[in-house]
Amino acid sequence: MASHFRSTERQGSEDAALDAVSVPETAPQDELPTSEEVSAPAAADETPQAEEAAEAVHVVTASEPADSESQPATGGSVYASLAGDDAPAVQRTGTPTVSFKNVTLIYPAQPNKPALDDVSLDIYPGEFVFVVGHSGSGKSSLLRLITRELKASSGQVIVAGQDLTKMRNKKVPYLRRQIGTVYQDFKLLPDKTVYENVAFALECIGKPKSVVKAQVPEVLRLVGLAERMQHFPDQLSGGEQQRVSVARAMVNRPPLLVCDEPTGNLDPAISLGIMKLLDLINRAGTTVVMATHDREMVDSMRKRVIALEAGHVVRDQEKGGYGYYGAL
Ligand SMILES: Nc1ncnc2c1ncn2[C@@H]1O[C@H](COP(=O)(O)OP(=O)(O)OP(=O)(O)O)[C@@H](O)[C@H]1O
Repeated sequence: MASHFRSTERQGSEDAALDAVSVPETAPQDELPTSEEVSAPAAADETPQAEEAAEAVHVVTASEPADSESQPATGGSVYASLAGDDAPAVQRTGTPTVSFKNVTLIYPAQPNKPALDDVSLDIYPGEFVFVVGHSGSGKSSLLRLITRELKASSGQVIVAGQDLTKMRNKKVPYLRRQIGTVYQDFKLLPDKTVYENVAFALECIGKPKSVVKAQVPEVLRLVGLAERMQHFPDQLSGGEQQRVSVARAMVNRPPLLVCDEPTGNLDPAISLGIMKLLDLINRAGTTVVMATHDREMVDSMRKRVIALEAGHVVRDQEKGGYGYYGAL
């Protein structure tokens, strides 16, 4: 396939144990953003061009009202500066990075209420996709199917050209090396320094010391934490801790980054810095799939939005807005 994914067939013997530190070996991306670009979340005061005319709804399957309710409230939004049109358009051709084909997920504890019900979608290399919806609509479940933390009850989940519903468990760690993951609660190891937390991700997959020494400082510079390498997580702010977890997810330059509410614990100004980082990582070629409740962010960014409701995709919209989901 055209993506940067490696085959899971050619793996070493090492076995990465922790999902949160699962990082891939991938083709290098040579245009990662600089720390200067990502470390200073400046206040954004520009208003983006109206983009409604350019919106292209390519799937609307159910009850979500027309997107008129979610027009961008970007004037004054701290995210407005990221909503420019200068990102290269993603060609939705070739092999999708992620493909769901009629996927249903039923948790044993809720046999009569599928968490996801007949979900089909394709995410192509280089896309940035927000996954939105009410609490309980299935966002985390969808992400956990991509990382094979969960296995679909029926249908196919294909990531990197591999059918995860058929993948043997012993191959899962190798899949996860190709997917960076960022969570709301950072999942940092409290007894390790910033440097050690990021290095650990590489050590887990058997990378030689020389690689660790080269790549860890580089990625910490990228996220603007070069000066904090020897700090412990509890000496950092929430935003800085999340930068560490982004660095850890990106240290081996995965082609796919899966983020579950990465800004959920952060205030808007700090979230902007994280969002800026993810946006620049995406512009350097990484596919990003991000579940979020952050209405302002989604409305401002005008990325592709997949909306879930009770396990169904009810909206899949290019340059979409958040939509009405009441109090979440
Ligand atoms: N481990 C589990 N066992 C049983 N049911 C579960 C489990 N995890 C999630 N569910 C159910 O699956 C549905 C989807 O949950 P999921 O966590 O994917 O939603 P979500 O949109 O991510 O919610 P939130 O925004 O609150 O994180 C919900 O009805 C939830 O109760």
